[in-house]
Amino acid sequence: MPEPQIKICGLSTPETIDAAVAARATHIGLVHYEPSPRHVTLEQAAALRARVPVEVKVVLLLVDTQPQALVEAVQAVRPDVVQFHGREAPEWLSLVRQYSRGLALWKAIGVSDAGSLERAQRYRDVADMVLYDAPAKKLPGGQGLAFDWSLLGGFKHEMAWGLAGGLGPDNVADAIRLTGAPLVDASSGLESAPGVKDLAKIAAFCRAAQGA
Ligand SMILES: O=C(O)c1ccccc1NCC(=O)[C@H](O)[C@H](O)COP(=O)(O)O
Repeated sequence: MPEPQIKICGLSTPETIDAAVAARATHIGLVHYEPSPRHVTLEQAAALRARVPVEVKVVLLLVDTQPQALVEAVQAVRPDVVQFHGREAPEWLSLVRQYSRGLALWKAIGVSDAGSLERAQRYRDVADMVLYDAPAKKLPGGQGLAFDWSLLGGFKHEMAWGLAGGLGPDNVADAIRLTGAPLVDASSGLESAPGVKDLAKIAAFCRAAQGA
């Protein structure tokens, strides 16, 4: 199996960006969502984005953003990918797609049962990837909660997908072996306190995923 892609999400300092790049993460996530402890302003996101080498992709996380705010965010940060992490409908992504050539679009899906995976396929023609995550509770993402990975067993994916939710250095290798995930994503499992990433945990997570 090829090495999985690795997204380290919710980075907010130059040091943590550098640690993720040094550990060979393939994607870096910047959360622009005020209620999150990982929220970065557009100004901060643009400065962090400028630090990321071209071979590492920058993913900007947005939640149920209005059209004008979306345009402003994309113009300010110039991400490679926008990850929609709210209740955005396929029709909304389809509209965004028409006006955003060259920008990849991901949709996060909260998985509560097998039906969640079936419903996710509605994004097949409008998103470049779906990211399966635990269902939203207090926050839409970054909750440190895993869903039942066995739901992915034998599922016929019609589109590119990734696995998120409660992953960390100690369980990511098992998660990859059990689900065959081509991309793994972690945030709160790599923190010493909410919103404070731990450099050693970033490195350990990447090593464990690369060795799975
Ligand atoms: O990380 C956040 O605070 C966040 C807030 C609002 C929407 C999305 C958010 N994160 C999205 C991610 O892609 C996380 O990496 C993903 O939900 C997994 O988080 P975790 O379970 O903490 O590893």
